[in-house]
Amino acid sequence: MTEKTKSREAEKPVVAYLGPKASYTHQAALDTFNDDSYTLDPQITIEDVFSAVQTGKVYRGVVPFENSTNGSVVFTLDLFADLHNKYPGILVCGESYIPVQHCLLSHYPGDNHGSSGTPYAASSVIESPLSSGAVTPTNQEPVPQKPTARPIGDLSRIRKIYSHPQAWGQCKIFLNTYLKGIERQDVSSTSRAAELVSEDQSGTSAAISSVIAARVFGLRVLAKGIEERGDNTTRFFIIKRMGADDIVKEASKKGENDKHWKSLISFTVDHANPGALANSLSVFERYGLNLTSINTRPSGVENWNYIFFVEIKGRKIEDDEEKGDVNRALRDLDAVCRGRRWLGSWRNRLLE
Ligand SMILES: O=C(O)C(=O)C[C@]1(C(=O)O)C=C[C@@H](O)C=C1
Repeated sequence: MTEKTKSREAEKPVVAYLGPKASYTHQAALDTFNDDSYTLDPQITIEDVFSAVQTGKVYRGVVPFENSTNGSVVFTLDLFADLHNKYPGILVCGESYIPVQHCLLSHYPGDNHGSSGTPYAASSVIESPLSSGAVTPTNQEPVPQKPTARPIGDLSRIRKIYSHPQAWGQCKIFLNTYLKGIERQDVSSTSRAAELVSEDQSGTSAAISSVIAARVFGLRVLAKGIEERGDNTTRFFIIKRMGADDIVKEASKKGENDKHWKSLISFTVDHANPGALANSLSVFERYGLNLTSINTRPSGVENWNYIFFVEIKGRKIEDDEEKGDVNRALRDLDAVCRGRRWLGSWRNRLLE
């Protein structure tokens, strides 16, 4: 690398994401930040991404937020809940939707250097009692669902599967059909699962991860498309630290109105007051703000008390509480809830 290239590299804004490389979060980071103009910096956990953004070490962060099949990513919600006030300046400033097609990856015994992600040919399927695709009806499930994918490699030697907890729920039918009873190990991301499995040449461990991770970590693809829904998609948030370049000051694009934006708000209520939650939600209706999602997490204060997260269509425009519907709703919310936080406004990518 020449001195000039080195200094150009050093000047690039840094974007932290849940790594290692080849995670779905990496794909989401590349969807928004091309690596010619930004340096993408893998982190071990979602909390590491929050922390790098909060301390100003990086320009932006990318974290998973929810999956269309398996729901919210609770690790991320808990960081937004921020019960210990460690991340007071974090705001969402963008989103990215990535189609998620999971694969089962492993080494084949005798592989010394992997297979560059090449799947087995369908003709070489080795049937085993666990890979027949037959599903036994039970009282609880008289008509069991069939998996959409079949293994294209022998699964009989697999003793342990690694993945991110979100992935188990997206691949339930495949796992229950072909790998029932096999030990599962949670790890920090799907690509970390592939990285770990790549270190085991015995072929007894497998990872649920992407086909890109198979290539990067030199693993075989034993099954492809093992998620139960063909439209399986994960939504990622781009996060930033509250500061001078707040999007609240960003001008609208031509033909755009506040409904092209979304905002995330968290709040707590007095659980002893029967109308508290209803009163809090009614402020959004008052200003015609469509609620697109509601989530809860434990409040950390008392058992069975919650912090609520609502996502609405609309944007906070500036720090004048009389201006704009979101600002007015936040002002009214202050009067009926215990505490609340605006967690950012960003353009709705589903409308682009
Ligand atoms: O980015 C990754 O690879 C992750 O492991 C995270 C994550 C998630 O938390 O939702 C991302 C996409 C998939 O839904 C499964 C796991």
